[in-house]
Amino acid sequence: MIIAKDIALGTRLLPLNFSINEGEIIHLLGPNGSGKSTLLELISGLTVGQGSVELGGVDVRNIDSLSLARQRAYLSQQQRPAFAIGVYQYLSLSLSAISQQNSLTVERAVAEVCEELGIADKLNRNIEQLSGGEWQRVRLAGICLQIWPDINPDGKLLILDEPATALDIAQQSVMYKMVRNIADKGVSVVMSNHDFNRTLSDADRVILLKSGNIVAQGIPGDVMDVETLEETFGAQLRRVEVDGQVLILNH
Ligand SMILES: Nc1ncnc2c1ncn2[C@@H]1O[C@H](COP(=O)(O)OP(=O)(O)OP(=O)(O)O)[C@@H](O)[C@H]1O
Repeated sequence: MIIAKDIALGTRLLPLNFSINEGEIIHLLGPNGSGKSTLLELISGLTVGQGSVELGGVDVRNIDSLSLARQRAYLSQQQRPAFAIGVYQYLSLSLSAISQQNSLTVERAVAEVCEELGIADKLNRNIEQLSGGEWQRVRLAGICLQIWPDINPDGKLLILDEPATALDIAQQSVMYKMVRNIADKGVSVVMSNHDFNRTLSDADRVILLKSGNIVAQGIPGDVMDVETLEETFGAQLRRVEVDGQVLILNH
């Protein structure tokens, strides 16, 4: 379980409390500048603010960097690499913290993740020769492998900052399926998102943020009513039902 107690960072994020259960997927929703990335950075332990974040009962500030790398993986918002490297070598970097030495098991995990994310045919490419969406899928593969439970039993938490960025609609589906797959293996997931309907269909819980505050949190279908979303985003929205499924649309 992950417990955040009174975490805050100056005026960017006001004191917040929440917890994430094993295998649970939490989406952070909120307008630009509402504090989603700040919250994710604090949970990752890479930025130090006020309050505390506990991972498996231990404050992340008291976990050494190697152990932290084994327990949680953090995908920041999309960045282009500053260096040229092959895709396979890039993925190997993600595996460097893992103590599992059985190369066959590792190879099987790499093959499974790359197959699922549709990058198995890109392993010999240089990362500079990938499209934006292909690069994002390689980053996702690396971050999932870092805490993939089959090869890293210490993996507990996956933190994703707008993982759908640059992905086409089919690849977004693949990404959400991958996130559910890793959560089903017991990893907790917290991710920022801008797609209301994906949060309705794919999140177990949602945290709605505005100006560094939690506006609401709970089961998406309970919390994401049109009035609350309109108030949070300052947009005109409407709720429709298609084949029994609720959708939130922009006017
Ligand atoms: N390095 C920084 N130093 C100071 N303020 C910052 C910094 N980065 C972001 N901010 C401010 O902190 C607030 C929260 O930003 P944050 O990036 O967490 O928002 P966000 O919800 O992730 O936004 P977006 O949807 O645009 O990615 C914003 O007001 C932003 O201007």
